[in-house]
Amino acid sequence: MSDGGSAEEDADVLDELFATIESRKHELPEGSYTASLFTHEKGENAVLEKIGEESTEAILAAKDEDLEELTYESADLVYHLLVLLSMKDLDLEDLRGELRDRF
Ligand SMILES: N=c1c2ncn([C@@H]3O[C@H](COP(=O)(O)OP(=O)(O)OP(=O)(O)O)[C@@H](O)[C@H]3O)c2ncn1[C@@H]1O[C@H](COP(=O)(O)O)[C@@H](O)[C@H]1O
Repeated sequence: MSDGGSAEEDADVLDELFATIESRKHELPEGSYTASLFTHEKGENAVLEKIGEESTEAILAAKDEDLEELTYESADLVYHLLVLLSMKDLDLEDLRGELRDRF
């Protein structure tokens, strides 16, 4: 179904996204949605609420067999989950390590 980049580019996109999130966390640029999550501009628990919302939206898309919507909501979910990891000073290596340990 994927019509994206190469497998190598797809692996890198998570690293690139996480590096962007970390940079927003440290630099807090004006107009950045990511920065607004770190400054709690949208409320103390905004990122947690978003994870809940996006999970529900992904579930509904799956129930409707709407694969395009499922992919879109999953991307929203992964992005917000990575923001949460960064907020808690965890990173992709922690996530990869946990997944690797399960093999
Ligand atoms: N991947 C994402 C990403 N996925 C989702 N979102 C934002 O998450 C929000 C999703 O919320 P909703 O779907 O409920 O949409 P909404 O109603 O507009 O949201 P609210 O304004 O109500 O919070 C939207 O504002 C999206 O723009 C993201 N915002 C940023 N990124 C990545 O982060 C990078 C940096 O973004 P900035 O921090 O905005 O510069 C971008 O280049 C992207 O790569």
